[in-house]
Amino acid sequence: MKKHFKIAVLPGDGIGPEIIESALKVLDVISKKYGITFEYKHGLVGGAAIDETGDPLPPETLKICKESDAVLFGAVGGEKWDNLPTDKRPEKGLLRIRKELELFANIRPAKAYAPLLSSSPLKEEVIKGVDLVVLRELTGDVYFGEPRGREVRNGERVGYNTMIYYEHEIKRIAKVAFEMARNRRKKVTSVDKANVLEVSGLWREVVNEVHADYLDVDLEHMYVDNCAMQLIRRPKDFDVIVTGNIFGDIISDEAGALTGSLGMLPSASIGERYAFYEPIHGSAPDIAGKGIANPIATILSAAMMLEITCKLPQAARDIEKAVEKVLEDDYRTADIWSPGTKKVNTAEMTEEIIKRL
Ligand SMILES: NC(=O)C1=CN([C@@H]2O[C@H](COP(=O)(O)OP(=O)(O)OC[C@H]3O[C@@H](n4cnc5c(N)ncnc54)[C@H](O)[C@@H]3O)[C@@H](O)[C@H]2O)C=CC1
Ligand SMILES: CC(C)CC(=O)C(=O)O
Ligand SMILES: [Mg+2]
Repeated sequence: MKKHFKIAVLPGDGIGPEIIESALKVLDVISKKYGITFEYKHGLVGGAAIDETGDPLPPETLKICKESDAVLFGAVGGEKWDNLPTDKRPEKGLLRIRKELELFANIRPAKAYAPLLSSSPLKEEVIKGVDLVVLRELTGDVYFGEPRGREVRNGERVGYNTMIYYEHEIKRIAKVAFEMARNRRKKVTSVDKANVLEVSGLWREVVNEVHADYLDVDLEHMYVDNCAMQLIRRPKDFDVIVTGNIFGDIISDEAGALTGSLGMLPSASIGERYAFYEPIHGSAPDIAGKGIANPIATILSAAMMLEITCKLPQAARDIEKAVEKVLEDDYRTADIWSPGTKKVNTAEMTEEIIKRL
């Protein structure tokens, strides 16, 4: 069994470096406990890379990623770079990595943690037991479609993007969804906007065709606007939600509300050759530099890395259990704090998790 792993570490901007530091501390403990070693190579990405090199994804960073067993990523973006054209912004660095590494399947699990139920703005009976996965297609859709641009037409400014999916892109993500559902509660909800979009019409057709090989799994189709509402109304009815890049981006942030905070949601992005692990949230400029960010999403992303890349499911379970225990013991970062619980900062939360590993 492989015992040594090369990990590309890309902290990025805002809270990125703070939460990545937490994940690395947790991985240190796991490495000793399970007798495995990690060789970290740090790379510049996003705004930090723009400031240093003028490019949000310098060739050296991409090289480090391609030579690694996995990539651990923080977040990118911030006000400082907000006025740059979209093609030169920090976020473009992330989109380019996803495309370059062909990370087409973005797995975003959302779970309601029992100790956070009573402080949720959502009703306890609605969210208790929520356990779903948003499976977001990550390398197609309107984020990448051509043509795209800004120009002047008939004397006024226009901006446009192209929402496009190829059949093979829909097929491969649909297969992942059905395979995943087979190991869960055997239900797939495919989310689209087939009542108005051509691209969604094709999406629905292809998902139905792939389903023919997975008739043991229930398939339902849902329009994205309805899904946004049902996700809050009856989230327990969802198991695997498969959808395109932009709908998945939005729906998965909404799923964050079910878990208590965006700071609780991890993700893994998988392709044929590479694997990439990142929290679903962004660089949180409003709290960056204060040391108060919730590190749990990134620590749980590292747990996904241990399970998927390092084939150490037990180590992943250890981390998940430590997180649950910390919450049971009432430790909370500011985003999930409620009266009567103990408010801790990023470093303290990390230490409390480590104590329980
Ligand atoms: N994967 C990435 O690198 C992503 C980058 N972005 C970028 O991040 C920047 C900020 O975007 P926003 O729309 O504000 O989204 P965001 O996800 O950074 O923040 C939204 C809200 O959630 C809070 N939050 C997020 N993560 C948290 C954590 N770990 N602990 C506690 N609170 C947390 C923030 O403080 C903020 O109030 C933008 O430049 C955006 O483009 C946004 C989403 C994903
Ligand atoms: C750069 C954005 C597409 C990042 C984002 O919002 C996400 O991946 O969830
Ligand atoms: Mg997003």
